[in-house]
Amino acid sequence: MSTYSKELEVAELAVQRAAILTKKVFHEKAKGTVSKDDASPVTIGDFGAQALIIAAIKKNFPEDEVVGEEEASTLRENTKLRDEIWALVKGTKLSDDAAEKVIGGPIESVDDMLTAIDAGNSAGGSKGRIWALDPIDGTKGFLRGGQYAVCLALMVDGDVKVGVLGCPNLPVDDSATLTAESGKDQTDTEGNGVLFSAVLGQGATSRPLTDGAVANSKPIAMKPVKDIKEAIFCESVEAGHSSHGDQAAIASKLGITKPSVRMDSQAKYGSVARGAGDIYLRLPTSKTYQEKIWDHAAGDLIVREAGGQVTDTLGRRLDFGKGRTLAENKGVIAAPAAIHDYVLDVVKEVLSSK
Ligand SMILES: Nc1ncnc2c1ncn2[C@@H]1O[C@H](COP(=O)(O)OS(=O)(=O)O)[C@@H](OP(=O)(O)O)[C@H]1O
Ligand SMILES: [Mg+2]
Ligand SMILES: [Mg+2]
Ligand SMILES: [Mg+2]
Repeated sequence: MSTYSKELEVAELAVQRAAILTKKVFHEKAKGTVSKDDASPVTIGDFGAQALIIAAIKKNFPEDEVVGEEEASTLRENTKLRDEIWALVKGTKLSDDAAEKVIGGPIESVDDMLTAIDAGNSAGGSKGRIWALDPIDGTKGFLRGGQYAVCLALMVDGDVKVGVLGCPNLPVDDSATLTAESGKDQTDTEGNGVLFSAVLGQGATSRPLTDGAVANSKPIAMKPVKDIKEAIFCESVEAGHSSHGDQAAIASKLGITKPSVRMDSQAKYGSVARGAGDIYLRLPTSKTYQEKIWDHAAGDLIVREAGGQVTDTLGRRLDFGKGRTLAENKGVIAAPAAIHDYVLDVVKEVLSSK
């Protein structure tokens, strides 16, 4: 068995199961949306997916810690919301019994569900085995019917070893090039639903995000960029999450003529990793915001294993060992290794001229 094969299997199946739940929630009239302290939305889908994934991790690797985005305190007070999530969680399993067994089968009680959600409270750090989990990345995209991703990564001593991204609204077809439409409403479009995975040193793959146990994984690779003027670059939908102005200035300096592709979530990392796009730029909008490790860990590894390079705006590798946030990094630049240095130079030029 190759290194981390068990972790990869569990992570893939756990993400697949969670995606069944999030897709169900999308079709519910009431998505149980509540506002968090930072005014960002969280839905019954985020809570339910976090519970299912942490339960699967804890069944298989009880000693591992998890840095998860959500926590259950709201649900201990809001029992109506809690019961809605429990009904969903209870009713979600993989249709393949053997696969469901691999991830430990159902959660047994409401209390176990809350315990699982709260087990995402690790402080992170550079020692030991710690999973980074974003049960729904791009919650706003999810609510809109656009792109979102179920994101899970395993770090060992601060280094990402396994990364999995479930993208229910991206095309299965790796050769489908991104267009301005890619970020728009895609829910349940025929042929959509892809699972990206990578293990450090073993390459990156994609496969259909089906409910089945084993689907064929195919290697993915970034596309060589022959002429940077033709490159496709992607960025966040929300202007508050990355600086559209700085990104436009960088694109223009690179000679890029195509409009940016805006989409939510780590679907951006998956898309550039398989060559559907070329460059992902995430320039900070504020001096104080620290990126969260769960927003980047899986995508960072998948892009690097597909032949890309990922750094911050100062050219430093993303450091996942600093706690729950990327405390030592500012912004993100993901690009094919061959052009990354050039893109970085232009980013520095544009930022220093401000
Ligand atoms: N100010 C600021 N700067 C940078 N990033 C921020 C900021 N505020 C929030 N977030 C995080 O952005 C996550 C979603 O990122 P996206 O790239 O999908 O952005 S966008 O909403 O689609 O534009 C989003 O993840 P989710 O909460 O999982 O959706 C947040 O963790
Ligand atoms: Mg959130
Ligand atoms: Mg997120
Ligand atoms: Mg999230």
